[in-house]
Amino acid sequence: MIHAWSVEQVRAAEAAAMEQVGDEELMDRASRALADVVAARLEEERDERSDGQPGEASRAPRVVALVGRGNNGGDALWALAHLAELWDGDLQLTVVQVADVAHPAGLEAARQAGATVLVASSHGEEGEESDQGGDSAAAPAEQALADADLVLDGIAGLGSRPGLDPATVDLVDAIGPQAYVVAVDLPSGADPSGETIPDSQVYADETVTFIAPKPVHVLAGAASCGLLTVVDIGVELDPDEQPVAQSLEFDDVPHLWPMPGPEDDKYTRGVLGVVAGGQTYTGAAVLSTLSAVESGVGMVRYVGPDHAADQVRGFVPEAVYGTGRVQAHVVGPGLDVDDDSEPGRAQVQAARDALDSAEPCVVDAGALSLLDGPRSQAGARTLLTPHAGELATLLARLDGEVTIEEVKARPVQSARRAAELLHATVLLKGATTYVVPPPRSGLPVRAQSDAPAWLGTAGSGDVLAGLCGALLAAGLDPLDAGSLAALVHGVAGHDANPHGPVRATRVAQQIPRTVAHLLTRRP
Ligand SMILES: NC(=O)C1=CN([C@@H]2O[C@H](COP(=O)(O)OP(=O)(O)OC[C@H]3O[C@@H](n4cnc5c(N)ncnc54)[C@H](OP(=O)(O)O)[C@@H]3O)[C@@H](O)[C@H]2O)[C@@H](O)CC1
Ligand SMILES: Nc1ncnc2c1ncn2[C@@H]1O[C@H](COP(=O)(O)OP(=O)(O)O)[C@@H](O)[C@H]1O
Ligand SMILES: [K+]
Repeated sequence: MIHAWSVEQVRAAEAAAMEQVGDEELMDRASRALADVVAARLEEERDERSDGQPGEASRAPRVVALVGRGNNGGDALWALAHLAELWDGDLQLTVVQVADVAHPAGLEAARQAGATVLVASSHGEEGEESDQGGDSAAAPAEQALADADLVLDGIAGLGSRPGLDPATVDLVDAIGPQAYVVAVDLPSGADPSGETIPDSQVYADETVTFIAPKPVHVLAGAASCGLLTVVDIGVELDPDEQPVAQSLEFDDVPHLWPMPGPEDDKYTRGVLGVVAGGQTYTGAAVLSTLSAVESGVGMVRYVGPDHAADQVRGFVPEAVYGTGRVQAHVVGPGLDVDDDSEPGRAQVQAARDALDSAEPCVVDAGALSLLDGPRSQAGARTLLTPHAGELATLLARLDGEVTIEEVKARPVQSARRAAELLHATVLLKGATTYVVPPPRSGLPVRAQSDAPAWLGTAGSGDVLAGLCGALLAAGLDPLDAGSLAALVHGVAGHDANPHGPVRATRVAQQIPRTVAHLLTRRP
């Protein structure tokens, strides 16, 4: 499990360490660790080039550091100086200063190491020399970025405001497609708290962070970090503090996935009620039921009108038909709450009955509109599974005007607000899927970014709902069930057809093999 600590927790740990060893020592450790990573990546790149084109390997690698005014820029500057010591050959080093000033000692060290310093600050007039003696030139800076083999992003770190100014966006856009972008601590312009998604920011191939992951690395921002490398700089976090965000890793699956034992039978393993589909949407009924069965639930009791039940019978013969004793429900995939026909009204009533029960519920799609407040049985475990549009509609109804754009820009806050209003865990679907428990639980937010974009296909959410339901029926709490389901769903989406399109049915059918692989793989 990746545990992420808040900016405040990390700053407090840093402050305590600084009192003991001083800030220069901490920056020295951070920048040396960063230089080690950069050297390793350049070496890998050199080996690849020498395989491809003879003679190319000897060309001096071009490394450009984008440097802001704070300590993040200081790390990048010192890393260039250390890199020059480490590297056994020629290097072409360039500093592109995006602010009018940069960490003075770091700038001097980079210069001593042979770096060319270009000032592309919007504060200075073009053609002017900076106070610190660099050449002011946007065009040479953009050229250096276009030609770079590796770019170090040291514009801003923990002190980053979400978003980049237009002049900085132009520089970031100038980075050539061949460049390997290493973000120092976090991609600049990302929100360190992981709460919001800004209009503009750096997208990195790798992020080298210090001490511990921060929320940006697992929440809104995870998709911009690339490979996450955490380096130890000898700063300890307060052992009494708890992480504020988490992300499951493959190694967590064997600890969380419900394993049947010799004493188990279909009832003890968990029976899931599925209230899904109607006259209009029968596919959602089939997919959510299929997915629950493929996920290894003890049994599924499907509830729906005859037409949908016939489809379920045809495609998923393992399911039984009608209400009965269950350990959890999936309510809502393909549910049409406006269907005024007799079977339609009966289906909505079945959904309301499940929501009024004390059993854990996955509340998906159509059933989200049946919730006006917390479920009537206090404490009943509830996992809502909206996508951004559904969450916007839900919040607009319960809490005043909210748009889908606002939900997409502030995913964690939006999910947290719904979790608070409905006393439920909210799983917000997307490229990063957030699982946000009710604030009063004190539990951390989880987020999973395991899914390929190919998974954004009709019916994929119905498969996720069935998977969540199977895990709730087996006794997992909504936070574990939602995050584990999101991980397995994403990996199954990849495994079903690596690097290519997938249909939802194949994702569901892939679940057993993906789970077996995750349960037996060596770390
Ligand atoms: N403390 C320690 O012991 C250690 C700290 N370490 C390192 O220090 C980093 C934190 O450094 P920090 O506190 O100086 O803040 P930092 O992130 O450099 O930004 C500050 C300035 O940037 C600017 N700025 C902000 N947002 C911006 C944006 N979107 N786009 C452009 N500019 C933006 C803003 O200036 P403004 O524009 O507001 O004048 C602000 O003043 C941390 O991430 C780690 O790398 C390591 O060495 C380990 C030891
Ligand atoms: N760009 C993306 N990258 C990865 N996963 C995605 C992306 N877009 C959507 N998904 C996933 O696909 C599923 C879509 O669910 P949903 O929108 O409810 O579809 P449907 O209602 O058709 O079943 C969710 O699990 C979501 O996380
Ligand atoms: K950065």
